[in-house]
Amino acid sequence: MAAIPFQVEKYAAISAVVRACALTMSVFNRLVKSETVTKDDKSPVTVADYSAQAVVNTILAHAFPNDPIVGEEDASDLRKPEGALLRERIVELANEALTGIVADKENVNWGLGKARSSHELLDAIDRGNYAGGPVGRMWALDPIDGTKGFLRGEQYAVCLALIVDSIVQVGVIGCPNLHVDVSKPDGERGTMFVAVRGQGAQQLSLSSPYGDGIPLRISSHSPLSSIRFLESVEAAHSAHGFNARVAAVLGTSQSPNRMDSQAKYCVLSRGVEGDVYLRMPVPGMGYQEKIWDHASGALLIQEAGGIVSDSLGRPLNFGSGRTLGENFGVVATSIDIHPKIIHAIRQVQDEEKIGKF
Ligand SMILES: Nc1ncnc2c1ncn2[C@@H]1O[C@H](COP(=O)(O)O)[C@@H](O)[C@H]1OP(=O)(O)O
Ligand SMILES: [Mg+2]
Ligand SMILES: [Mg+2]
Ligand SMILES: [Mg+2]
Repeated sequence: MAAIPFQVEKYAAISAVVRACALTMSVFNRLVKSETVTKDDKSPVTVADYSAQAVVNTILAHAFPNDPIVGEEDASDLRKPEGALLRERIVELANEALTGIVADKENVNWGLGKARSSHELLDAIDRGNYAGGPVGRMWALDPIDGTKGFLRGEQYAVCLALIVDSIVQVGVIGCPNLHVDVSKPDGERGTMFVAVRGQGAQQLSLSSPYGDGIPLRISSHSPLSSIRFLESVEAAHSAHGFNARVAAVLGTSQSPNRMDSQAKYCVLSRGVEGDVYLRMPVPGMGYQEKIWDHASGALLIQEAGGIVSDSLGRPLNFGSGRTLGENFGVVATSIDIHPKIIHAIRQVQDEEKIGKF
């Protein structure tokens, strides 16, 4: 019998994401102020981001020693003398996650069960330094996507994707604070989203992350007057005003559903909590989107029957380095709504040019 493509990669990614999610949840309840620092770009990073990256990269290095990793964090601040306290805490947390008992898929060995030295774990974090590029295999990792949401106790996600020759082949997203049942927003939390190119997309729970799961299908048709936008909570991350103008052009009366992180792609893929994820650059910020913020989510949407492009309708290029430097904005939605969104974006841009806003 022919092997199922990317099955080992899928199980390794699930195992890594489940452990990283458990780690972040346990840190949240115990996090103290000194365990959060501000990076040069003014964004926060916590002991949970660093230790989750150490755990995922340790598992990937064992399972696929030749695969490079594009990960968000790096250990340079932790190697400085003033990083000693943070470093000790990260080593402790990462080892708890690597040696703790979590149900894995049978008959696999991800090199778990033994504690690593501080040196090994900092090196594991720095395995994420790969520059990316168009050719070959690489993993893209965001150990905590939506760190601000994590700190607020709201949505965040652990996101891992395998990219081969610029194409995302496997995408796994764990959302510890996302409700499992769309009809019960206050019910059980802890969801897992898994997509493999050509094999569909499923939702599972963090407590039972293997098996068939629930097949995901993006909402296929909503009248334009009732479509609901998904957008960032943080106004500095995506242009809320622009989205509102696109919504006005389309004539929708729904208020946007705001949440942090790639949880937006996840809820979009379940087809009920939103119809379009629109992320336009905030003018003047000069920010370039990172591949680890979109790789898993983009595959999830495609495998759930939707489409992901930039605001000009071009495919996202995951092979141009650590950023989506060739793209402008992100639009994820169903195939039937997509052209209408791209058209409305152009209309708002044209109106901006002639000074209507
Ligand atoms: N100025 C910025 N513009 C757009 N995205 C940003 C900016 N600064 C950080 N991000 C990243 O945007 C993503 C969050 O988007 P959202 O607000 O939609 O949840 C995160 O990956 C966040 O990084 P991080 O992974 O550190 O949280
Ligand atoms: Mg960050
Ligand atoms: Mg992050
Ligand atoms: Mg992120």
